[in-house]
Amino acid sequence: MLKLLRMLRPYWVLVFFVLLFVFLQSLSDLYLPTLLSDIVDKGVVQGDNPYIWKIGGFMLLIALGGGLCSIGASFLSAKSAGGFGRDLRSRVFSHVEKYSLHEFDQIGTASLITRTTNDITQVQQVLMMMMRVMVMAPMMCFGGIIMALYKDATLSLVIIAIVPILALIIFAIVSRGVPLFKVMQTKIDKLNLVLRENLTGIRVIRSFNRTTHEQARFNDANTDLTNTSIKVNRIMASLMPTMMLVLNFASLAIVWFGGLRINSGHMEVGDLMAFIQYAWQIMFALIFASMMFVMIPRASASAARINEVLNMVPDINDPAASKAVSAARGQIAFNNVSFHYPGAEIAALSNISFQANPGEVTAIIGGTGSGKSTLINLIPRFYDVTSGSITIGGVDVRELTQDRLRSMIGLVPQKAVLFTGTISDNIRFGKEDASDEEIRHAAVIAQAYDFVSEMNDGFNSPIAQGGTNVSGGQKQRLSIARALVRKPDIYLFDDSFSALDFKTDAKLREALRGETTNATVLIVAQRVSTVMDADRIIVLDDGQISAIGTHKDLLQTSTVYREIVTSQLSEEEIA
Ligand SMILES: Nc1ncnc2c1ncn2[C@@H]1O[C@H](COP(=O)(O)OP(=O)(O)OP(=O)(O)O)[C@@H](O)[C@H]1O
Repeated sequence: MLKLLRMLRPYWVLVFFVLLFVFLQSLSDLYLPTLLSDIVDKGVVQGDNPYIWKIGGFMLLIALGGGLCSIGASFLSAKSAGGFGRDLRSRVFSHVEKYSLHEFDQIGTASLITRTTNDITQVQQVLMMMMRVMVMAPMMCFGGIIMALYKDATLSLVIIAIVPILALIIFAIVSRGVPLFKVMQTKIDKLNLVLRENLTGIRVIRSFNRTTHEQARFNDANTDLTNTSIKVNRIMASLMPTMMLVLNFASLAIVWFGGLRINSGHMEVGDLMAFIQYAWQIMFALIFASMMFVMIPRASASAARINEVLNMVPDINDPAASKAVSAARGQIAFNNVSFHYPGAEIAALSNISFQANPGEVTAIIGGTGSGKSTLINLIPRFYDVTSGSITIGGVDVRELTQDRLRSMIGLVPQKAVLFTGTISDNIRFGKEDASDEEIRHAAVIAQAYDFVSEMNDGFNSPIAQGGTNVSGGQKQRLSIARALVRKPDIYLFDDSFSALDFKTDAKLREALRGETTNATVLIVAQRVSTVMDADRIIVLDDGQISAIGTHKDLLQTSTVYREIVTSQLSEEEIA
């Protein structure tokens, strides 16, 4: 947690004033009981009205000053803790943006969301409280003890007897409650995970009539969290009444012994009244300090979770400087590449070697799970190869900065992803400064122009969250347009034509041919009709290259390819 607190540095002026205000407020709180005792002993007992008015007015001024300091401290502590929370959230966010897919898999999206929101809020709240309590509690406690000793040293023995009892009670309760706070954070993670899966998978859940099942799953996670939270609150709730009981007993003892001391002439009434107030201030300082003991470990658990995110070093890093790419900028070469997913025993790809040249279309075909998407994901370095190398224009992709590497690539992922905004915003995602004409042109090539222009607002029509207001095929075409507008050296189409009908698929590939004459095109597909015109077809089987060649060659040489072809095309089509 201390590590995170360093982020308070920009707010040191605010923090200084918070501490100063709390200090002044504590002074006023400590001074008031003494004034009260003066009013009683010198004003009320002796019937000196002007004295009562004078000291009473002074007390009001002190109380007002203390109140203003308290407001100032609350305002400034909220401001600095709020700023700290904002800075920390953006730091976590920008760090997570550097993660490779491996780190995302490791922590999990739901947990990353909880850590960026709930965990940071926990730390922020504790910080706000800590700034006040860390000055107030010791001042009130030690100041209260000094004042109590000053008022009546003998009677202070009552306080000395009570404090260890209070400390014991606090320790007993807090040590039972704190571990449960840590458990609560993981249960919040779980609830977020279920909620997220439910909200994103709502269509599937409804269509498979799994609403009741999912509701039960949510209820389980919810009840689990509630039970832990009730348990922890039950433990913590016993703190206050127990403390109050002890406090009231302490007051009783003080009044009893104080009464005896007044009778024997060792103490005055006003001093006893002030003494009781100091005793309460001491005990409340202890209660506040104990609250901190509860909140700090809880916030430390959150801080540890945040630090885990911040300390996670992305697997994929940039070299100090990007190497220059040779003339054949788009040329991709796989040199004996093998790849294991982290933690997986079996290789997803083994000994892959091939070359894809600019101006050519290289297609990759193979059964599901044969490693096609994995192969594509290695090119923009979503993952790094386990052995071998991938070069672009003769340079190992690991020797290029990720920015440089990805600026050469137009990727159309298997699952089309659109963002909230307009259609043109979504296409412009591929090239920020694209003109309207470039956007229109990309849409024409991607076979999206017709359906876009039929929409009410054309290119300014809105795209809903997750692109739910366009069809699967339309989504694919918009994400193809997004890649096209970039005019990259390399196009990676990862099964991007699967949601298109045969006619649109053919028209799109025809239009693409004119657009990508100088680019290297890699097309992953399941359909033979999508790949049969390619200059080179790579047949993947179980993570290995089973054959490479043109459609004609492969029909002769590759049984795997022939099987795929015969399962999809008629005899006449093959001929
Ligand atoms: N993130 C991951 N972690 C671990 N294993 C993975 C991961 N992604 C894929 N795999 C495994 O790697 C293998 C290849 O998967 P890949 O997605 O590349 O296949 P694919 O040929 O693209 O399949 P499809 O045509 O069904 O999309 C599969 O066995 C899969 O289970």
